[in-house]
This record gives sequence, structure tokens and C-alpha cells, in this order.
Amino acid sequence: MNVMDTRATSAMLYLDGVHVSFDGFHAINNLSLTLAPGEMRAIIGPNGAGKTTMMDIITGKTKPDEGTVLFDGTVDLTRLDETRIAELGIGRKFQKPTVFESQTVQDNLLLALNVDHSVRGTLFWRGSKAESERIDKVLETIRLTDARNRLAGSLSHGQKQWLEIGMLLAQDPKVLLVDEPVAGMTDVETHLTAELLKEINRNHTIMVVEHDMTFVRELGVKVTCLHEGSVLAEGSIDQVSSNERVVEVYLGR
Ligand SMILES: Nc1ncnc2c1ncn2[C@@H]1O[C@H](COP(=O)(O)OP(=O)(O)OP(=O)(O)O)[C@@H](O)[C@H]1O
Repeated sequence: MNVMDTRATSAMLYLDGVHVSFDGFHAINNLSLTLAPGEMRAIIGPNGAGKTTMMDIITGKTKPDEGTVLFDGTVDLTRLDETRIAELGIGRKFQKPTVFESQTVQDNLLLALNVDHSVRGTLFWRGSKAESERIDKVLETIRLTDARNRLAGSLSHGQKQWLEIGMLLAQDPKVLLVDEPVAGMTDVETHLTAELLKEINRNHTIMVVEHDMTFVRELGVKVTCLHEGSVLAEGSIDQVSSNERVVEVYLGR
């Protein structure tokens, strides 16, 4: 086994030489990126850098024209559909919260568990002991224990984002892909979200896309800056934010 093979097989997510074109436009251009098991990585980069497309590739929504995309060392994600990839343990949170507003916080979490995906079933079902313990744990993690019986629609924007993160956690994915979690949040909510992700990272690998540099700094993790579909810079927040090219294309704007 050569060094490249070891890097791939020991990674939780491994992308190498990935290309995607939309009608001749190279949205992803020789992208290579590796996430170790248990790592949290922050992804930054200007609009159109390819951050969303990269997540689409990992979740199977977009198929690359070329390149290697491996999960958990050996699983070739380019051959699987979105449902199978989600079942394998890659959960994604989109930027805009999509909680069920007319359901309680607790019922939203019950819906996310793999027991009965119909709203109707959930309304009359209170779950096994193990499941209700799991929900209690998730509620505690997302700081919504006291709000468990409130309608999700009555939560603040920040709380809705946490609930949606909780809905991902209820499914216990190996990897969480989180897209701009703190957009529109207050400073306090932003700080709590950094704390929350750090806590979740104790047991899960996380890739988080975010423009808010205060938040990224607070995460204190390795940062990758994408530009024109490939990696422009990678390292600590200090290394990346002092990189001249990063300042030129992103931070200096
Ligand atoms: N389905 C598509 N068809 C055509 N072009 C696309 C498609 N999806 C993405 N693109 C283009 O690919 C490039 C990368 O887009 P992407 O959304 O991945 O960037 P991003 O880094 O997530 O940007 P933002 O920060 O604005 O969300 C953009 O120029 C975008 O217009």
C-alpha cells in the first residue's frame, strides 16, 4: 500500500482530483481534500467558489465528471445515490431551517428518528425508552430541553437552526455537513452555535461552510479556503487569513 492509499483508507472523507462542469463551466476544478475521522473542518471561500457543489458531490446530489470521492476509507460515493449515502451516515443541514413549524420541538425530533416517518404516526407515538432517552440527550445537546413542548414555529431563528441540527443528530450520522449555520443569528446565538458544534464534534466528524470569520475563529479548527472550484489555502485560521491570495479573493473584499 502506498502513501496515497493510506491517506485515502484512513480518511472519513477523501476527495481527490474531482472535476464537475455545468455546460462547460468548471465549477469544481481538480479538487482534493481529506477529512480525518473525528475532525471538524471549516470551509470558507467567496461566492461561487464551489462550496455547495462540493457538498452536493459528497451527498450524491451531483455526480463528478472525474475524480475519487471516498467515505470511511473505502466507500465510493460516486456510485451511490443520495438516499443510500444518507443511510450510510452522511447527514446534511442546509442553510435555511426546514423544521416542521406546526409540530412541537419533540415531535420534530421524533420525526427525524427512523421509526415512522409519517407525522400522523408520530402524534400518537411516544417511543421506546431508548428512543426517548436519545431524544432527551439530543434536546440537552441543542439546548432545547425547556422548549420540548413548544411549537417549532414559535422558536427564534437560532433555535430553529439548533433544532435542525438536532434532527440530524437524532439519526446519529458519522459525518455532518453544515451549511452556513450562523447566517442571520445574533452574536450570542453565534457563540452558542460554535459551542454546540464543538460539543457535537466530540463524537462526529463535521464539515462546516461559513462566511462568518468570528465564528470560524471561535471553532478553532483547520480551515480550507476554496476558490474557483479548488483549494486555495489550508491551515489554521491565522495561516489562512494571512495568506495573500485569500485576502485578495475573499477577505479583502
Ligand atoms: N446546477 C448548476 N448549473 C450551472 N451552474 C451551476 C450549478 N450549480 C452551481 N453552478 C455554478 O457553479 C459555481 C459554484 O457554485 P456553488 O454554489 O458551489 O458556490 P458556493 O461556493 O457554494 O457559493 P455561495 O457562497 O454563493 O453559496 C457557481 O459559479 C455557480 O453559478
